[in-house]
Amino acid sequence: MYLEEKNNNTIVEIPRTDIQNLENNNTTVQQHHKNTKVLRCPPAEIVFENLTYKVDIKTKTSKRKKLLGCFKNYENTRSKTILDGITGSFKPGKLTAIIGPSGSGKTSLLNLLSGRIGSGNITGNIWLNGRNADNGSLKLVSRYISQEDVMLPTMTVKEIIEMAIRFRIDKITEKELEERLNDAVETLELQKCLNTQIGDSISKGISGGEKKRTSIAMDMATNSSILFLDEPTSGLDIYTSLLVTKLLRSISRTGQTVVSVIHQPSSDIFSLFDEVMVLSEGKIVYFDKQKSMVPYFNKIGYQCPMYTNPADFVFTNILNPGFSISPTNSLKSSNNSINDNASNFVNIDGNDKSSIHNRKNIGVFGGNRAISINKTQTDHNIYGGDGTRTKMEEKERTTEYLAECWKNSDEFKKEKNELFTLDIENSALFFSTITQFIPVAINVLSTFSSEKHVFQREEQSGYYQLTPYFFSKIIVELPIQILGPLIFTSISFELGCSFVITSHGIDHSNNVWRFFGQFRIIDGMDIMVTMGQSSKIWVYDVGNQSAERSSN
Ligand SMILES: Nc1ncnc2c1ncn2[C@@H]1O[C@H](COP(=O)(O)OP(=O)(O)OP(=O)(O)O)[C@@H](O)[C@H]1O
Repeated sequence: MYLEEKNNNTIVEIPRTDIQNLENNNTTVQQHHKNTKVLRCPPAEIVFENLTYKVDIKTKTSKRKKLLGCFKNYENTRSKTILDGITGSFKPGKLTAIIGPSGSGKTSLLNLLSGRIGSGNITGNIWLNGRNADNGSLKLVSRYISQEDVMLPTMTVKEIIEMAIRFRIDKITEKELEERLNDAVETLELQKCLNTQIGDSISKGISGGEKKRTSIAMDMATNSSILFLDEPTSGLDIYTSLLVTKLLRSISRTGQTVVSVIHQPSSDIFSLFDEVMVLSEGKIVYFDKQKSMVPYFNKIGYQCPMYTNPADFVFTNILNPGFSISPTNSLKSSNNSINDNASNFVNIDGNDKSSIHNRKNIGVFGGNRAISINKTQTDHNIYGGDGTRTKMEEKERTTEYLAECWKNSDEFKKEKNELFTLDIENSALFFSTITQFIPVAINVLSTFSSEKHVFQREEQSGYYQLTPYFFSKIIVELPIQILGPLIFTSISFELGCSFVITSHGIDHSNNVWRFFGQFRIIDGMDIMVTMGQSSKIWVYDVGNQSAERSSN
């Protein structure tokens, strides 16, 4: 039997067979990596020196001044230091943990090192294998797995991994695609759920652990030199957390640099890390081998009791609210000094020193790719992919249109004696325009906002850029937004007219065509206005963030 500590400090037993399985899995993973035909990325060491990150924060003062009868609050701007002159390096083949209290700057450090921060005041140096790195090159060599698993819920595990490969690797052959897919799926043990949908809160799909592993597989399948993960075990049970960490360890053994922010690791999980960085208030408290952490803290006066989880000890006994970084307890990072590592730098691409900037330009991941993602999403959301996935949404849309058709034709019937007099025609137009405008507007607006997070993740991962995504989105959405109202107006008008013609024998053909033409023009304008408005909101919101990031 094996004793394991849970987050709530109760001790639970994990059967020995499970641990054995994990250990066997780990061996299989490493063996699998040795046998794999998929090309691995060259190793990359990332070094940062005196890295400081500050942001301006607006604060409202309590002072209020009466201006023209109204009180006005004054805003002050103050600078907040998030990372305070930190120095260190992450090495290939090593699994490093970043731990620290909430707000200590862990996520900000990962964001900076993966090229995702373009705003704020950043000073210091970042090197990749000895060469100065900008945001573009950092994005190019690294993958970032965020805390939230943001994926399209209607896609299956297989589809989403395939999509990640196609988006990130140019001109990939079907054979290589299959090899990469199989490699990632076998390594992360996703065979059982390969054809299961990701799912969301409404339609249940794969489990939380499988979601996390799929997220890792998406990035693993495309190979990177550096893998950053933000709390990959949060929300997972102890068994799956251990499995995920073991997988990360074995990925690092293939030569990748793996850095993970980790929250309340159990002692077993903690022992899997090679190195540990302890952050507090944006400063490094400790950065060295995991095994040397307890002896180091013992030496400076913090005795870790036997049988206590070292990570818990650091949190509860050292990084408590009374802790402040003084010269005696600050920074243990001897093995990470820049000079020690300078001689070990390897060029990331083997020989071509400029290639880090000349390799595939993330900025020109083209429109076709963006179209294909929208097409995939549209296929799944509108047509239901295999015809069964989004039944609820399809039913809801169809019912909505049919109900409106019935409502409209009913209005015509009520006014049958005066139909096509100017007033009735205008009110029918007004009524139909409103009933059309609202569903189209809600539909378009909700499509953009629901996809925002998926877009942000994929754009940041370098799948594509805002402009091609946006235009392809419009191209894909437009026919659907036109087709629905077209069917609606045709049915409702036909029902209303044929009723009047058959009951009164009046030929209104001229009016019918005029009315129909006006109807279509107004519908078209509705769609354009709605698309225009929603795109303005979307581009303003998302575009600003992405422009900020890329401006650096
Ligand atoms: N752009 C920003 N503007 C203002 N404050 C920011 C910004 N980015 C980060 N911060 C602040 O900097 C601090 C560090 O944030 P960060 O997300 O890096 O912490 P963390 O250690 O990852 O925390 P947690 O463990 O809770 O995720 C926090 O106090 C946060 O509010």
